[in-house]
Amino acid sequence: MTAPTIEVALAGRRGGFALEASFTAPGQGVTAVFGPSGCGKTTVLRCIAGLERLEGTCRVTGETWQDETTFRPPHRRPVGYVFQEASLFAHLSVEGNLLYGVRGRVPADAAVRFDDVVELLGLSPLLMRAPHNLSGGERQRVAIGRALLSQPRLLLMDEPLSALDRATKDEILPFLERLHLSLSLPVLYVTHDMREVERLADHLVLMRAGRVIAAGPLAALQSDPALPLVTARDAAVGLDAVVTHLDPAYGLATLAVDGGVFIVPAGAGTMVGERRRLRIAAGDVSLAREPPGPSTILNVLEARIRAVEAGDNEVTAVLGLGHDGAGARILARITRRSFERLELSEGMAVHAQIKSVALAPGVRR
Ligand SMILES: Nc1ncnc2c1ncn2[C@@H]1O[C@H](COP(=O)(O)OP(=O)(O)OP(=O)(O)O)[C@@H](O)[C@H]1O
Repeated sequence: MTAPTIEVALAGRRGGFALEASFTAPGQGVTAVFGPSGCGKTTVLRCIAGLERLEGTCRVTGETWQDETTFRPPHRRPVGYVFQEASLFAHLSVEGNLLYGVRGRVPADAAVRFDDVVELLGLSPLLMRAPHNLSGGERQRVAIGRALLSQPRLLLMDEPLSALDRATKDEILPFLERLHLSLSLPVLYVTHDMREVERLADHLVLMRAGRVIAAGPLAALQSDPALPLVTARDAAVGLDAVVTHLDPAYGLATLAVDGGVFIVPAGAGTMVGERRRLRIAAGDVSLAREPPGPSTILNVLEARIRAVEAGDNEVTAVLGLGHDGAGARILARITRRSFERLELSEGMAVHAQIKSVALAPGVRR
């Protein structure tokens, strides 16, 4: 049996705007729909929810919601929808809002249980409060809880953090990470903030001007030289890694990825065997042709240059880790002057020196 997936293929016009969006996403985990303002992300989500209609197909984990002969109305599509701004019912308490979608009572055999949602989103101190007594972040947590308790097969989140300030975003991100770990529910998460993508998503749908230009695992798209992410100013790759060793005397952890190991500051509570995400920014990676001598840089990995994207004064090299370059891909952003002076070229074996590797806070499945 093939794994359940989300299959979307939509085409049509909205005024002067032409949309042609086709992609497949896994039937579990978080898939980010990422692209600049106005590229059609919200329209895609609204079509999946049945709130708008364009020609095409929409299949969600084995159910056909739309094809040539079918168009399920919105109330027959089991989606939870979280918008930019939480619109809670002012006359209901937080508890009343949470239970609104299930008419006051979660069925006993429901997949998503009330107590679990309250625990997951830290809502128990808020249950009796009225919405006007909540902060923006708390309101959004209630909106997410309400969407989950409607027992959806798919959670649609349309820029759920974009109306919040930076500190509130940082307060909510850990809840979203936990949600991802605790529930097997697939999530389509619209954002134009790459930081959120890197924290939350496993899979990416990349949109530009009404079209899906790529869809696939996050790290693969971040390191694909044919895509604009590679040359973006804040280009980075998120690698899923396993903690293999801890050195409490120095507060360091060793993490293995395909083709290499990284040593990073461990942070409290890190455990051997955990899966964690590493973020490696292109600007933090420099290249040497010979093994460098003693240095304060902890991470020097063997790699091969797999592709080169040259800008005016900078070059971004896509590296494959390992002596043969067959391992995980990372990016190195170096000056064109250094690139030419070192006579670097595609296929060449190099030593990648990584000045800083960030360990993302959440444990991954
Ligand atoms: N009903 C409509 N009539 C005309 N144009 C529309 C209609 N709905 C959407 N559009 C246009 O379609 C384009 C895509 O809009 P959409 O809201 O899907 O983009 P988005 O990627 O979600 O943008 P943002 O990140 O700013 O929310 C925009 O140019 C918008 O103006």
